[in-house]
Amino acid sequence: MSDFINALNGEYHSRIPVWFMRQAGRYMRGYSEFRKSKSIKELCMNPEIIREITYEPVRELGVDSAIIFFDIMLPAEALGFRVDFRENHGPVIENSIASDPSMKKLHDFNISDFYYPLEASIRNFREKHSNVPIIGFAGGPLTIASYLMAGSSDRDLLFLKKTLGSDTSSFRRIMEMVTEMVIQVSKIQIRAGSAAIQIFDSWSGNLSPNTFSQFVKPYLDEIVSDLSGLVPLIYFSTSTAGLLKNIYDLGFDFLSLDWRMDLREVMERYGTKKGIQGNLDPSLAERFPEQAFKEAMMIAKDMRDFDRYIFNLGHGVLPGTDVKTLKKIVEIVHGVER
Ligand SMILES: Cc1c2[nH]c(c1CCC(=O)O)Cc1[nH]c(c(CCC(=O)O)c1C)Cc1[nH]c(c(CCC(=O)O)c1C)Cc1[nH]c(c(C)c1CCC(=O)O)C2
Repeated sequence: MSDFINALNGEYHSRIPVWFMRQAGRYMRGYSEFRKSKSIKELCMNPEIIREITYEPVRELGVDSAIIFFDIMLPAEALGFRVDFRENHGPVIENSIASDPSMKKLHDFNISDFYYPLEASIRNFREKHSNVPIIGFAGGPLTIASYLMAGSSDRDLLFLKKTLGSDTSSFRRIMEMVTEMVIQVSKIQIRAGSAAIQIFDSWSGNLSPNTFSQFVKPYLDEIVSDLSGLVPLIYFSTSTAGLLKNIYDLGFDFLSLDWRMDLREVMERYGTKKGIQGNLDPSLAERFPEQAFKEAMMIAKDMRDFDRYIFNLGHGVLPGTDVKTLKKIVEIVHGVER
């Protein structure tokens, strides 16, 4: 059994497993070649290209798991939103709530409107790389909703916070639609053989504990109650040191934490009933490799006696990161005696 699978199951394994969020894409040569002639959406329509992009970091870096190349925003097209990606800008939603508050053209997630070959792509990957675990993923309802409401990146959640207060029923309607979409898209990936599902709730840390409990937790609870027990569930968030009690109380099997926390301290304070993933600062890997190597060694040594631990970054790989840096980080982490 693979070190990654054993860690997910809390079973002994000889090396600390490692993979990187956003490992597929941008800084990788093969991915960049594909992007010279195809958009992200075109790439996400081709199972063979998806397989190549997904496998490239596994081959080049020696990581212990793949993550399917897809994007958290694409399923929102099956809610009636028009999603596109602007070069070096990220997702753009033409008929966002900000531009069309009526929500008249929106509807519940309809699987027949979800035309990306996500299930076929995961099955294709598993047929060709049966020894490599693959992670499926979806966005957190809050993070996805922040884009659908504002129309593009809204990391301070200003438009979302305004809607939350001034039009609570619309906020709840969007969160309900997105939550059902997240559950359905996760089930597609589980059916295809994903070893785990990671929920990327990147921007939830911009909320107060009260707002998180009242307006985000109920939807995450619904996802957990629907998916729990099918495969291990990982909850990723950033800037959530102040929300740690709230996210620990969610029913996820693993928490993926950012670099602003000491993982050993988290474990000692909250116990070992949940797995931990993280948490090297991605800007060190991108700009200061020597510091990244030292920090990676410290994190890995701190956590090596904990079976339910997976090494990762504290957020996704940044575009300017050198492949050689990540390859060395994998070697460092794999070299730590357990
Ligand atoms: C917020 C978010 C998005 N997408 C995602 C998140 C959560 C993780 C995080 O916070 O970084 C998740 C995601 N998006 C993508 C993956 C595939 C797997 C991987 O990259 O390892 C994953 C796991 C493809 C993609 N999705 C996108 C790219 C960039 C591709 C390109 O511009 O060529 C990739 C590889 C475009 C995208 N998609 C999104 C943004 C903000 C952007 C542009 C800025 C950025 O790249 O971070 C929305």
